[in-house]
Amino acid sequence: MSEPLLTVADSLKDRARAALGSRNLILVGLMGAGKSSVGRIVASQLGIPFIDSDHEIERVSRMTIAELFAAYGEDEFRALETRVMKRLLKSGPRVVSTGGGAFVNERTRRHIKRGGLSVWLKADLDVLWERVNKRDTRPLLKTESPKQTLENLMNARYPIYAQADLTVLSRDVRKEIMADEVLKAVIEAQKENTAS
Ligand SMILES: Nc1ncnc2c1ncn2[C@@H]1O[C@H](COP(=O)(O)OP(=O)(O)OP(=O)(O)O)[C@@H](O)[C@H]1O
Ligand SMILES: O=C(O)C1=C[C@@H](O)[C@@H](O)[C@H](O)C1
Ligand SMILES: [Mg+2]
Repeated sequence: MSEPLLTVADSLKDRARAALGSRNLILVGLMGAGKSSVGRIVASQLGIPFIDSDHEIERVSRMTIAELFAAYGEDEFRALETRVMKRLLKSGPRVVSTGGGAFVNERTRRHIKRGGLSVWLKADLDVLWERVNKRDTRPLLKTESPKQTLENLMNARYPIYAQADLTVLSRDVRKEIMADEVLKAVIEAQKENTAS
């Protein structure tokens, strides 16, 4: 009997899973880039656990991110984020979607760099703004001019996100397509690694 044919989608998942090995896949980028929603799909495609660091912080603190910022301020939030990320990245493979500021914090970035393969979901201002202006749950955007604040964050943070191992452009296409692009980037990175 002949072997069943692998579909293109199966081979993409399988090749990305093999390329990742026991490393974690960590999604970084600005608010609205799609880290949480795309990360969840990527994890399900790879058949490995998915964890969102913002959700994990809310779970352990039993507070929302907005409540944490209001009660303790951003510095305490960052300290908690560093501890949570360190713990989440201790073993793998997992897909870990980070909060928008995680990779910007030097200590957290060090844990991410040690903990696996980082992917920057890079989006332009209009794409991000369209997505984030629908909800007012993000404390850093509670300003007089949230779109300008978002642009300032882009200018400050993009050079830092650029230190991620891989970059995938986050566009207005279906989340499943974005997830496939992340899988392809993981495969490409492995090819380049073995070629060099
Ligand atoms: N490719 C996409 N196409 C359309 N909508 C998207 C896409 N990716 C994400 N979204 C939507 O944009 C919003 C923000 O996405 P998501 O929460 O995944 O971003 P995030 O990077 O995790 O942001 P944060 O840093 O605030 O957690 C959500 O409503 C999500 O459904
Ligand atoms: O960009 C940021 O600094 C943040 C993004 C969110 O995911 C949350 O982690 C929090 O609102 C801070
Ligand atoms: Mg998120």
